[in-house]
Amino acid sequence: TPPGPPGLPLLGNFLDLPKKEAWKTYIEWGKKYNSDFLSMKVPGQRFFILNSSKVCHDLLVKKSTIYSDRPHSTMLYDLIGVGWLIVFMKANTEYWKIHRYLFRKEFDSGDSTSVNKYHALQAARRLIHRLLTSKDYEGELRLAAVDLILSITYGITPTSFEHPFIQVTEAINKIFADVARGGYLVDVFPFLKYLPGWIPGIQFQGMASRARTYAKDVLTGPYSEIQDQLNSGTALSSVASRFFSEMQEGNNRSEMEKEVMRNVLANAYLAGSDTSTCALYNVVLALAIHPEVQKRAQKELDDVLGGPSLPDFNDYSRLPYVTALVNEVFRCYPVTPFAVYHVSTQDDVYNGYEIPKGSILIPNAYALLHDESLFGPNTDKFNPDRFIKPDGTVNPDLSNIEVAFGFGRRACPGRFIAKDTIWVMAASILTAFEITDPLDMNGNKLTSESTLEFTNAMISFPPRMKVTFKPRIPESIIHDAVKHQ
Ligand code: HEM
Repeated sequence: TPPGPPGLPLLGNFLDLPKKEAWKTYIEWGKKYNSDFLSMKVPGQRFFILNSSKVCHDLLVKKSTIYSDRPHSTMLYDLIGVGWLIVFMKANTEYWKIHRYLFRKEFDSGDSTSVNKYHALQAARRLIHRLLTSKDYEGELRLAAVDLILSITYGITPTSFEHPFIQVTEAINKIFADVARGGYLVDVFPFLKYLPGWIPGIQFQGMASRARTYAKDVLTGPYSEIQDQLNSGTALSSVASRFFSEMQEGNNRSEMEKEVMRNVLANAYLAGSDTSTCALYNVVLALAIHPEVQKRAQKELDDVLGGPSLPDFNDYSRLPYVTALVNEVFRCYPVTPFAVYHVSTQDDVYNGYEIPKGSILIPNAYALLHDESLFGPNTDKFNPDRFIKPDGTVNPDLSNIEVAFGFGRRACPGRFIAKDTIWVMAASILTAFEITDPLDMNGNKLTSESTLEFTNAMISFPPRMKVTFKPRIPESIIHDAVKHQ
């Protein structure tokens, strides 16, 4: 086996599992054991840590036929019954492939790309409009992420979290988070089931049955709303409305296609809302603690827009610094520092080391995104210039940034939507506001030198903070932009 911390006879490395920003500890282990490929063991399960671009590429990309599965969760599959969650589907099955295929086809090809961009732009404008008066910028960013996904998928543009579809999806999201914190660990570490005091089964059963009801509502709820809208001619163009109107025009779809479509729509919310929210928090954090970066992006926007107006996708190619800034947010503060764990489906040998079938592979995306051989010096510093070539354009050679969205066959199918959305939201916020006076929750000033601790979770959130959004263009421009929607 490859090197790694020695661990204890019975518990293995269970006590070595880092409690804070685990990706940083794994980088330290890599240095200590002088290897980019490490192993850990807890009873019943072997883990491999992949600390470099080479080892991630060799296994997750080149050998993706055998390294694309997920940890099987009895909790999620058998008790909650959410076999329709793409992110946890068994790899290489027809069912998984057809979901990914339909996702790409409906969300990310032909007309859908321009419709998605239209919705992203409108959601960005609704966001800056709310930020003019709101006291809760975090709530507004979260609503913007949800607004974006619901408008793209169903043409629903919620004005608050009270929308019934949001309520039920947030409820299910919370249960998934609880499962991830507690119950899900039981699946990953089966021996925990035998430790006394572990999550009481009764509580879990109740949670599972609630989750099953919510899951059904999430899948079927918006359907009737869309049908009504189509019948009354009020439906906005969306993935769902296009699918249904084609059916109404006589383009029959099989029951299977309908089921997959329903699943894909619900998956977009569940996979896209927390991730996009987190990325938006990171944008605001980066701008707040790097005022010089903020000023430079604003100057670029002011020069390109040539007067008080709002940016849109037509300005994209003339705003390389804004693009570099968004790339740098994805690099410096990765939303998913470990992507999502992959699992192997066959015994394999790598560099002489045996990797048994069923091993969990932890791709340390954070380590790759902070690797100086890939991104230049001082990767712990936030510096959009690393993405800018001497001629001022965006450097396409730093394509490793894609690992912020995962690896191989499992790579995030929503990444194009995510990148467009975060870009247009960042550009809109920068144009409309100066973000100032960042304070931590104890009221201490935050600067680029402050130590920031991100949450130790699959989706790693930045520390909470307070900031001020000061309008920098006439408010009437923002009012007009949403009035004409
Ligand atoms: C900042 C935003 C986002 C980030 C950082 C992100 C990141 C990721 C990562 C790391 C994975 C796992 C890749 C792997 O296993 O190697 C993933 C999977 C997935 N993402 Fe995203 N994502 C984002 C936004 C979205 C959005 C907006 C959608 C939908 C519209 C989406 C849909 C999905 C789905 C369905 C999967 C499961 C794919 C599979 O397991 O086959 N994501 N994402």
